Amino acid sequence: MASESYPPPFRSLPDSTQAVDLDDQVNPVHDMEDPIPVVDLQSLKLGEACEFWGIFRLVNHGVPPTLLTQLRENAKMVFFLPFESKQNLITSPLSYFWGTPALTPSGAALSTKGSSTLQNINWVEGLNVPLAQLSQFQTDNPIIASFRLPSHSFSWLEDFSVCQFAIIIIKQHPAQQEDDDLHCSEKKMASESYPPPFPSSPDSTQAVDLDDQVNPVHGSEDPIPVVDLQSLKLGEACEFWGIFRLVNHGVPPTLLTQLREHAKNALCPNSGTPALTPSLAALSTKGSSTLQNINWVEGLNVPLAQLSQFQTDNPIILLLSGIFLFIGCKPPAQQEEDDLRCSEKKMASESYPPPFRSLPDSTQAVDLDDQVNPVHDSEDPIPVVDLQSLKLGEACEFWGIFRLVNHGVPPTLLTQLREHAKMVFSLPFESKQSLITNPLSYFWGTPALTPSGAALSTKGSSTLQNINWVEGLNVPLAQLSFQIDNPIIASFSLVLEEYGKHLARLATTIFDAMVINLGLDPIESKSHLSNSTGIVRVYRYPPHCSNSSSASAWGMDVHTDSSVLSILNQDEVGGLEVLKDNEWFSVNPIPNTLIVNLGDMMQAISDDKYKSVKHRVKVNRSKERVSICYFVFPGEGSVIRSSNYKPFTYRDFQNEVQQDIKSVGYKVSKNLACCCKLWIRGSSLCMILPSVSSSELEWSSSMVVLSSSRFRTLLRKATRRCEMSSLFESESESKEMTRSTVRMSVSVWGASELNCLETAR
Ligand SMILES: O=C(O)CCC(=O)C(=O)O
Ligand SMILES: [Fe+2]
Repeated sequence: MASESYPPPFRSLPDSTQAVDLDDQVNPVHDMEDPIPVVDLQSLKLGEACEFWGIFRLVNHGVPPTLLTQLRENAKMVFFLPFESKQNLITSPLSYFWGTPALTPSGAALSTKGSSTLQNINWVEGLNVPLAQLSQFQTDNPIIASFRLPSHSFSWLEDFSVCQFAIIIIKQHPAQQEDDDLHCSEKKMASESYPPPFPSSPDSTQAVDLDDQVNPVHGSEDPIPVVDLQSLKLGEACEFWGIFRLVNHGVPPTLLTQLREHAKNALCPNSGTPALTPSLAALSTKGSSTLQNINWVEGLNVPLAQLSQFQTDNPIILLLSGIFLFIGCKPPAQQEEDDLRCSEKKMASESYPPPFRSLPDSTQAVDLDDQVNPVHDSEDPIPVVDLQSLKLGEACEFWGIFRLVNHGVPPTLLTQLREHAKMVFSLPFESKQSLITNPLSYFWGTPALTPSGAALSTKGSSTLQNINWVEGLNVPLAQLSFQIDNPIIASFSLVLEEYGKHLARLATTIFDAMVINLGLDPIESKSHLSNSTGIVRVYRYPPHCSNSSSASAWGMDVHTDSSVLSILNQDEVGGLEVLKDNEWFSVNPIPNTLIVNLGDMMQAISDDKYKSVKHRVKVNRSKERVSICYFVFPGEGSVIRSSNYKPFTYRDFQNEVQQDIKSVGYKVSKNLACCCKLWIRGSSLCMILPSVSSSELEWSSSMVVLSSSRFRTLLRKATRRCEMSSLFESESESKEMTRSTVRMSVSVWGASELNCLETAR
């Protein structure tokens, strides 16, 4: 499979055990240690390296390590495309070449000489990227597009996207060659961000650290006492040292790194140090006129308590202040608590909505549901779809869900977004309620939202009955450019905005493929998916387990999505389950894959050929789970026409769903069309549901009797697009209606619904 992406002559991979590298025997290569001279961009002593080697290893270059890795990862993704795709997709001003690295000025490979044999070709393929023309480059291919702009982690640099960043770095080459004095130009660039007295730093080779000779410093090993926050044995360290290294502190490593990286960006070359407000005033550069008596340092002062009032338009500072604000929000009271473990749990749980805070001991938990409805989770059964080939017919018809690979969303963006979400969720509950305001909204206990994004009701919030074990943010992407005051939320929304762009691209690509697959009219179908309707819901499912004394809780009850498409980015905890052929399957977390599930609108658009998959989320007993779901809908006013449904708009549908939720408490499913027999017995309507599966509700073929008003409500909901009028006509005509058959859909939403029905034999 991997080799399909190679140019044809490269595909016959010789057996490496038999390979003999003749060249190595003739010209032995030294590779024991690294002999390449090292040049520090800050001191730029490169004379020797240039004279004697012509090559050097550059350190302290200021290009963020994540950018270096990301660029290589993205490159791997591009190279992994099928050979033919690379030839077709990588077009002017970019060019794709292989077999020879020599290029004509236009970027085309000189010739792939010897491509018919393996003689004389270089074992290489490549892309030529003239940076100055990059902005003209148009591509519909998402992988190539994201390679062109692997900018997510730097999106907060806004007018300073990574592609420009890369250009700046790489463009230094011609400048260097033209410039006689390399030292000068580069040093100048690096030092422009320093306070004026710093650039004229003395040549470090001549520097003698006198102080080191007078007061030698022990540096060979680490003598600093280590204190574990869990045991807090700190007496000795405090008495004899007054300093210690804290371990097990619970501050996520990614936060520590992220903060340092953002700090570098706020202070680094090129970004400049933007003007700061008084609350973040730079320390005074005393003695700035001479080099005497100043400390060789610059810094930011951040009074955490005042940070929430801080306003800035600069995205770098915004992101940095968001992280500081997050740190400042952490309750500091741990040491006072008797039981540290308990206090940690308490601290973590203070961010949960109150009913979620009593964390039952997971060891005693028995998952009753698992015993009743076994879930297949031994291997991953979910069909896999590659965005490059998009063979999705079968997955959409039989599953209504698939795992998307080769999607082109940078893995770091997927992770970063979840990490950022965790930061937001770990704010105190009250802060989330007050800080997350229009256009964003915060909800918990129920994922059902009104059009404004507010949770419909936190039904049952006084008890643990019937609430979903979830809290979330609703993010209407089109409104994200609105001013968001709080820096934590604002910096999160910057990352979300970048993510939203990627997901809109994916949704369009997938939808277009579906339209072709279904043989639908591409022009008419265009309005059935509108990226401007995209919303993101960010969820956190606190840990929970059902035991004998508490009701079992779902992270999210069984449901279908109302969207056209939903695309899920889940963390490593897992819990999503999908129903197929009346059996539940776990959707295992597999890093860097996205889960695409089809919603009700897609089912209607496809005239029931594709499935709006039923799914639910199980909460984990000991770990909280974070997932991020992107939903996209038909455009405003777009009418969906198909033979199984009377024409309707998404707004019509949404109104009905809202009504269902208000009157029945849940969305009434429309997607199980089946034949149903019904008659009246006494004052009740009876019906036989021959084709409803046993595992869904175990009422297959059973006779369900319910009061006629209740039945009417359900039936009206279920049959609104079918033969509702004829049904009710015949009902009023004859109380003796016997075994008339109607076409209807049946709602199957789990035990809570069954409770409203009386089952009779
Ligand atoms: O969190 C998940 O895994 C699924 C969320 C979901 O089903 C939804 O938002 O509709
Ligand atoms: Fe869903």
